[in-house]
Amino acid sequence: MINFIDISKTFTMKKQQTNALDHVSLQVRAGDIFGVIGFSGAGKSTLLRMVNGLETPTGGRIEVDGQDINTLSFSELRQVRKRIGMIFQQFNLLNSKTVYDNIAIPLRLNRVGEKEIRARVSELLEFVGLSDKVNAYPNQLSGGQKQRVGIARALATNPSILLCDEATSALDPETTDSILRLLEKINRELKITILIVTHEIHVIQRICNKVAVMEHGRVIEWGSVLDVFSNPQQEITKKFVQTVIADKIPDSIVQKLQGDRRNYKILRLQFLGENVRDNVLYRINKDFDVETNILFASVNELQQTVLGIFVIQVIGESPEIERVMDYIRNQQLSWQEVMI
Ligand SMILES: Nc1ncnc2c1ncn2[C@@H]1O[C@H](COP(=O)(O)OP(=O)(O)OP(=O)(O)O)[C@@H](O)[C@H]1O
Repeated sequence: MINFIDISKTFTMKKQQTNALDHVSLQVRAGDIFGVIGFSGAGKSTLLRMVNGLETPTGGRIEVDGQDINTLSFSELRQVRKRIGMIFQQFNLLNSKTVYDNIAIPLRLNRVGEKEIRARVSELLEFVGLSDKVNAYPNQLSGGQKQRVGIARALATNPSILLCDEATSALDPETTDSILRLLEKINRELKITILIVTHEIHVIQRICNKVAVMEHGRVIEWGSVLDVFSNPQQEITKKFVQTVIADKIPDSIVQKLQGDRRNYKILRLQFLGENVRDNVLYRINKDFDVETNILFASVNELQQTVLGIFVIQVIGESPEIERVMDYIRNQQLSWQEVMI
């Protein structure tokens, strides 16, 4: 649906060049809620703005539904933009216009008749849960309500793609959650593909099915949220993921272990969904002559799949611990020995 093919973008300001994007290739499929995460300056907004032609690449090309965005005439680009809505961190509403007029803007630009506009605005306000605010002005609304107006305006022309540029970064956690639920509803009920850029990993964890991690203008890792979160490869991805999926042994326990003179190994076991049929921890205790001690455990839900992480201390004679490790190797789970 959206195909970024080897995209580069260099900005030149006062003879100084910034490589905002460096050979980025990504595919967003119809139905995805695709999240792009990275620190400030990674190039996320520049990438997003390529989709509706607000930025043009200095190298590579971008296709939306098979059409190369940068070869379109002005009127063709206008047609494509009708199919792409966009929402922003600072909402970008016109403060001198009412909620009704803000939502009507794209419809008026497309010369829709006033009667049809009235029906469409009322339908959109009902969808975003703001029917009672039709005559309010933006400065009479909370941040979450302003973003709902921004969303209604973005949906006015019945787009098939919604671009979200840090859409929840200015909101408190509870309001963020309600906006994320609304975005999920938009994806599910209106079948709209969503591309989100954010620096907040919980936004990705909460609603995305795909994720790309950006650093210094490059995509350093991308794939399904389940794959990337359960097995992050790059250091920066690990850092992001660790903030929502804790897997570190607490310091106080590490200190205690350092004083433990018994023979032991520490193993990190990761269970994903229904993959593991054996009750592994039970079997280790029952079938082997070792003692186990759970040092740390966390259970997280990702994409309706459960990801469980257990860090265990296995205490016993070395050959018996080796037998435990052989047993674990034969299970469908990812594991590793942890050194402290
Ligand atoms: N119009 C512009 N002119 C010059 N440099 C720009 C322009 N837009 C972006 N940049 C530079 O390109 C780089 C990437 O910026 P971009 O806004 O895409 O990053 P980002 O990951 O979205 O960060 P943030 O979350 O802070 O917006 C930055 O170094 C930025 O200063």
